[in-house]
Amino acid sequence: MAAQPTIRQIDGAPFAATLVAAPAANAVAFVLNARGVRNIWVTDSTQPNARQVTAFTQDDGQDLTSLAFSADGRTLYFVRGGGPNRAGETPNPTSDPAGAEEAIWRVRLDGTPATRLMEGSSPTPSSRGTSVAFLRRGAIWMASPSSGDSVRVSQLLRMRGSGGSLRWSPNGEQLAFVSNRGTHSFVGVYTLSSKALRWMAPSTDTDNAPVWSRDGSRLAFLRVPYAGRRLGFRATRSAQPWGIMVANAATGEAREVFRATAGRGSAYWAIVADNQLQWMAGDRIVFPWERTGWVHLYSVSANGGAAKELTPGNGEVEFVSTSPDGTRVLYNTNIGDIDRRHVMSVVADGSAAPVPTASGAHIAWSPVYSSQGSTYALVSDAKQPAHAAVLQTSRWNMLAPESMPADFPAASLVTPTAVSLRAADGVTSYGQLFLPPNAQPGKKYPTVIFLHGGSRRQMLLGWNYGAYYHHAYALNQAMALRGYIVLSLNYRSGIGYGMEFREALRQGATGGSEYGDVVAAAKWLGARPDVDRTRIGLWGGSYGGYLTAMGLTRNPELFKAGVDIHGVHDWNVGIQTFVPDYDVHANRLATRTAFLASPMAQVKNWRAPVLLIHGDDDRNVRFVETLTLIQQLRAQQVPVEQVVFPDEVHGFLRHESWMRTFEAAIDFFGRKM
Ligand SMILES: CSCC[C@H](NC=O)C(=O)N[C@@H](C)C(=O)O
Repeated sequence: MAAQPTIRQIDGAPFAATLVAAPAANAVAFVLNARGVRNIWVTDSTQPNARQVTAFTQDDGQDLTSLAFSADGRTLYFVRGGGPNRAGETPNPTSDPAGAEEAIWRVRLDGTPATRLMEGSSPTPSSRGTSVAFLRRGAIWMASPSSGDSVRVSQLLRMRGSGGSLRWSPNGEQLAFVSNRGTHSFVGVYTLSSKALRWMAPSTDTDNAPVWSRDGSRLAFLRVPYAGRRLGFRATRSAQPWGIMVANAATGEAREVFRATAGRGSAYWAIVADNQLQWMAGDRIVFPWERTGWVHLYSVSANGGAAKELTPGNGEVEFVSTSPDGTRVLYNTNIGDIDRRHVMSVVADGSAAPVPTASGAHIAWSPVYSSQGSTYALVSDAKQPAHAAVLQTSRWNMLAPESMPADFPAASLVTPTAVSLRAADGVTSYGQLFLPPNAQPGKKYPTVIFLHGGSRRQMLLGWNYGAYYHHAYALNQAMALRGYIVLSLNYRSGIGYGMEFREALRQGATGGSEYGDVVAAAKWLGARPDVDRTRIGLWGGSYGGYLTAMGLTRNPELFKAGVDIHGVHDWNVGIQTFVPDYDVHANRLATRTAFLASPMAQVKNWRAPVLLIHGDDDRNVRFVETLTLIQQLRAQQVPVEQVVFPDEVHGFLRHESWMRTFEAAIDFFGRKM
């Protein structure tokens, strides 16, 4: 009998992310994270096969992000390292005594080594010439690289607020940006020659997502009406409708060319794209809108008028990019295949129906056109993790096949199937069921329910496009190969199934209604002949840790053990992490509702053994959430085990952190289930 694949083998394939196309030279770049060693790979017109262009060698937890090509496509800028936490500390999960930094690097595609340029983030190369605008602690700076390795940097302008969304005008003479003031934000335009700053029709609202017209004379941006402080982790089904403004860049005068209607879609829901708005050929603006209850793309004239729906159907549009000539939009969607993602394209004026790219049981995202019109994307399926691919004769062909480890056990992995189930309140939830290979008829299997985090996430019928859930899929595979039935539950408040599912009533801190789907899943599983209902466990991270803890406090009769990774245990603490001035006394009913929807409200019921795992530099769910829970469980003599990662953040940056987490979880379930 073949040796059972280890979790290190199953989770040992590189994870591809951050696919970007250059404005010239037919160049495309992406990041491969190979067991924590992150490097940039490139393909271009000089060498069509992908090649690694950086030479990092350690699982050091220093992420590579914000890839941006120079105008000529011959130089790539990127950020190495993460941003500061509220204490100003940058992620240093190896506890490197020398510390860590967030810095902008440069690599030329001529084979010379990558070099560190300066501290900063959001490198934004000019659309002309060699200047690079960037951010440093919220301020806007400019770098003027020389032909050598030196670079001259200077702060471009001094202004209040925190800068973001840097956008060069097509002629490279102006820089648009967003100035975030906390309760509102403005769109500004800085002219390099005159050193003049002009605000675009400033208002009390939140203006963001600026995009230049193709002739550089105007700017479009989103205007979201002020709606008071948003506490998060609750449903938002409608709002004061958002709109699209078009401003004259020279005068700053602007007018509204589109406004969402009241009700469905009046609250803005973002796509994943370099710009939320796409200024296309023919002076049309493409934008996302949830008018039908699904996130679809629409097109409107920059002069106003009726919006035209481009992507009809029951499903969401998620990743969006455009063709260099501005005539086509490239996007991915789950329309027609709700638990996967496929790449489509559509003409910006809506004069023709969307066109598919490749068919098959795959998951594709981050699609881009190269400057010469080839189509690239990141692709996975049930057995093959995220990899960069090029579209050739309607098939996705891997760009860096040599990066796959020889011991990756693709053939041994199981293929999950889609399931759905109904909660006591009638709400349908969804999931993927993993059955052990060669399951024996009549045998009852131990079972675990995986609960994703977010909660605006969706687990799919294959390796996930998010790094966190790429790892989670690996553990689900490992558990199935070890003889567990695994249900990966897409509970309400997640994405992919429409606005009302995502904005489920009484979710999170307003009632924890999504927990009803966890109970329904346990009962659905318990009714299966192949499930040992006395051996059902829970595991999940963050929001999934929250639901794991809810199960172990609310229904100790249903669940035998749990693995809770950096879970939320008191919503009032969880909210305060994101809203530092959240006042628990401001609305006592809301505070009490939030507490009653938290595991800590019924922690006295907790009996089952639990493994708690947390990094102490967690910026999303504070370490204290686990400290408080452990203190209480010890007082109740509940069997609690722990794994702590000094200086690790929320989404573990080190591969070794994931491996130690998963090895501990497999061992824990093996002993407790
Ligand atoms: C107070 S709940 C925070 C949960 C957290 N959301 C955002 O940070 C979370 O679930 N994080 C990861 C796992 C995610 O966003 O998927």
